[in-house]
Amino acid sequence: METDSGRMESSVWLGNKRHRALLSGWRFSWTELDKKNRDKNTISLPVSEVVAVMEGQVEIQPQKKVKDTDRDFTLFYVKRSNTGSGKAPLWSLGRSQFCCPSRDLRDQWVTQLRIALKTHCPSRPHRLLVFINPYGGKKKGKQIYHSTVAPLFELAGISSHVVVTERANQARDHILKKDLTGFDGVVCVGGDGMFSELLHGVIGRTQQEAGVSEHDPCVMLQPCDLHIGIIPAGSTDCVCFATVGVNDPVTSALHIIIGDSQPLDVCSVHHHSTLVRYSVSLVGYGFYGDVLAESERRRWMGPLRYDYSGFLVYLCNRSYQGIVQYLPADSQITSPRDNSRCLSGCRVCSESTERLFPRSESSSSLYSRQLGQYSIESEGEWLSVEGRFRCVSLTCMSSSCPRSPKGLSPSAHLADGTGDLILVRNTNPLGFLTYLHRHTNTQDQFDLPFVEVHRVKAVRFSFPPSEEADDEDGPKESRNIPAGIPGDPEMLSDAGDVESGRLGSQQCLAEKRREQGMKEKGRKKRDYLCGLCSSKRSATSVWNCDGEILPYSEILCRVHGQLVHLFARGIEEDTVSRKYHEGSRNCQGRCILHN
Ligand SMILES: CCCCCCCCCCCCC/C=C/[C@@H](O)[C@H](COP(=O)(O)O)NC(=O)CCCCCCCCCCCCCCC
Ligand SMILES: Nc1ncnc2c1ncn2[C@@H]1O[C@H](COP(=O)(O)OP(=O)(O)O)[C@@H](O)[C@H]1O
Ligand SMILES: [Ca+2]
Repeated sequence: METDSGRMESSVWLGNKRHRALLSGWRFSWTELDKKNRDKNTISLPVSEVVAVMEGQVEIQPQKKVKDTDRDFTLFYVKRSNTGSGKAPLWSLGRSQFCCPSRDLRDQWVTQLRIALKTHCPSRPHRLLVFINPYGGKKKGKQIYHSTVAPLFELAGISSHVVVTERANQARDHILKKDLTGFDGVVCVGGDGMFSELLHGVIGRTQQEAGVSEHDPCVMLQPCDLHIGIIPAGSTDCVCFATVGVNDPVTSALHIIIGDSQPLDVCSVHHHSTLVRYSVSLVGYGFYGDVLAESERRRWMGPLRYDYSGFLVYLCNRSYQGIVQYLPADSQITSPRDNSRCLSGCRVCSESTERLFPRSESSSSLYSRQLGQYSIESEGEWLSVEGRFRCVSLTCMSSSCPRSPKGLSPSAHLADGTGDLILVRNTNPLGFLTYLHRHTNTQDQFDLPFVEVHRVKAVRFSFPPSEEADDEDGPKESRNIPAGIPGDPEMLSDAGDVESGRLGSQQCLAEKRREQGMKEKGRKKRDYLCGLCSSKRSATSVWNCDGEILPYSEILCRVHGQLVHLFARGIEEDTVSRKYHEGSRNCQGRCILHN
C-alpha cells in the first residue's frame, strides 16, 4: 500500500480476482493482476464520473440493500453503452465492489476517494428544486422521477425539493417569486414546454435581481448562474436530445449528479419594445406554427399529435407572404453548411466564450450598453428577403429530436452566440415533402433550390406594406385556401373557373352540372381541411416558439450567447465500440467498464 497527497495504490479483490487499484490525481483505475496483457484489463475512469463511494456491499437496484462488511467498499460510477452507429452513448449506473486486505485500508480508500471527489468535482449540486409535470408526454413524469431518478439522487447525496405542478406556469412563477436560497439548480421532469417554464423563470429572476429590463431588445442580458436540468418525459424532448444526444432519464440524471455544465444560446423574441418569449430551439412560422396550432386541440393523443397534425397541415399545402430581415453572423468563423457538428467540448463554442464575454470589457462598458448605447443596428448590415414561404425557422441549436436525429440545422452550435435562419420558399407539395423527409435521413435538407439557410445574430419578420399587387393571392381573407391534396385530380382541377362558353347548350349544361358537382365535392374537401386547421383561411400563420403559439406575427428575435447553463455536456461521440478495439491505452476508461 502506498499513499501520498492525491495518490493511493494498493491491491484489492473484485470477486475472486486480485487487482491493483490506483488513485492518481483525477483518475481512478484498477487492473487485474496475474494476466499477461494488463493494459487490456485496466478499467480507468475520471473521478468526475464517480457517482458515490459507499462502505460495505451496497446495491440500489432493484432496491437498496446494504451489507455492512468491514473490508468492502462499493463504487458507483458512470458507465457508457453503445446505442448504435453514430448515436451518443447511453449512460447507466456502473457498480464495482472492492474488497480490501484490511478494514483500515478500506477506510483509507473511502476517505481518499471522497476527498478526490471534493477536490475534482467542486460544481456538483447538493440541493435541487425539481418540478414534475404529471401531464407531459405519456403522463409518466411522476413514475420516471420516483422510480428512476430519485434513487440516483439519493445515492449521490443530493437532497431535492419536489413540486408536482397543478397548473401551467406554476414552475416559472415559483422560480420568479419564491426564495431559492440553498438550491444549486432547478430540474424539470417533462418536455420542452416544461423546460421553457424553467428557462423563463431563471432568466427572468436573474434579470430582476440584476435590475436589467428584459423588454429592451438592445440590452445585454445578465447570464444566469442557476443551472437547469432536464429529465426527459415530454413529447418532442428536443432540448434534452440536442444537448445530451439521447432522451433517457438515467443519462440525464447522471449528468445532473456529476454537475456537468453546458452553456446554451437563447433567443429573445420581441414585439416592438415588449419581450414576448425566450426560445432555445424553434422559432418557426408557417408549417411549424400551423402544426402546433393544429396539435393543441389534440393533446389527448400524446406525442403522436404532432405527426397527425403534421400530416394534416402538409395536406393543407400552405405558404405565407413575409419580409425576413436578418443580421448575419461572421461567416469567416462558421457556416450552417460547413458539415461540422457541435459535440461535447466543441472548439467553436469554447472560443465563442471569449468573444461573447471579453475579459477586457469593464463593468462600466456593460453599463453603458444597458443604457442603450449598444445597438443591434450597429452590429453590421441587415439583409432582407421577401417572398412566399412554406416556413421560416430560427433555431439557436441543431434542434435534433428523436423524430429528426440530425435536427432542423445539423451544424448549428449550442453556445456560439448565433442562430440558424432557415427560409423555405413556396414550392410544390413534392418539393416540400422532400425537404421534410430529409430531416430524417442523411441527405442535406439545405441542398434544395427553394431552401436557404443563414447563420445570424438577429432576425426581424414583417409583412409587406401592401399586398394588393400579389394577384395570385386574391383578397386577404380567402388566401391560403389549400390548393389541393397532392395526387387528387379533383382538388387540383378546382383551382380556377372552367371556361365553358365554347360548348353547345346541352353539352354545356351537362358539363356545367358535372363541373358544379366536382366543385362542390372539391369545396367540401377543402372546407374539411380548412376546418381542421385552426388558422382557418387566414392570410397569416402563427409563430411556434418552442411549442408555444405567439400572440404576435411581426417580431424581432435576438440571440443571446450562452445566457443559461444546463446540467449537460453536449453530444458525446459514440467512441465506445471504436475504442474498444484500440485497447485501454486510448480508451480513457470508457470502453471496458464491466462489473
Ligand atoms: C416526412 C417526415 C417529416 C419529419 C419532419 C421532422 C421535422 C422535425 C423538426 C423538429 C423540430 C423540433 C423543434 C422543437 C420543438 C419543441 O419545442 C416543440 C414543443 O415540444 P413539446 O411538446 O415536447 O413541449 N415541439 C413542436 O413544436 C413540434 C414540432 C414538430 C413538428 C413535427 C412535424 C412532423 C411532421 C410530419 C409531417 C408528415 C408529412 C407527411 C406527408 C405525407
Ligand atoms: N399541472 C399542469 N397542468 C397543465 N399544464 C401543465 C401542468 N404543468 C405544466 N404544464 C404545461 O404543460 C405544457 C406541456 O408540458 P410538457 O412537459 O412540455 O409536455 P409535452 O412535451 O407533452 O408538451 C407546458 O407548456 C407546461 O407549461
Ligand atoms: Ca447557437
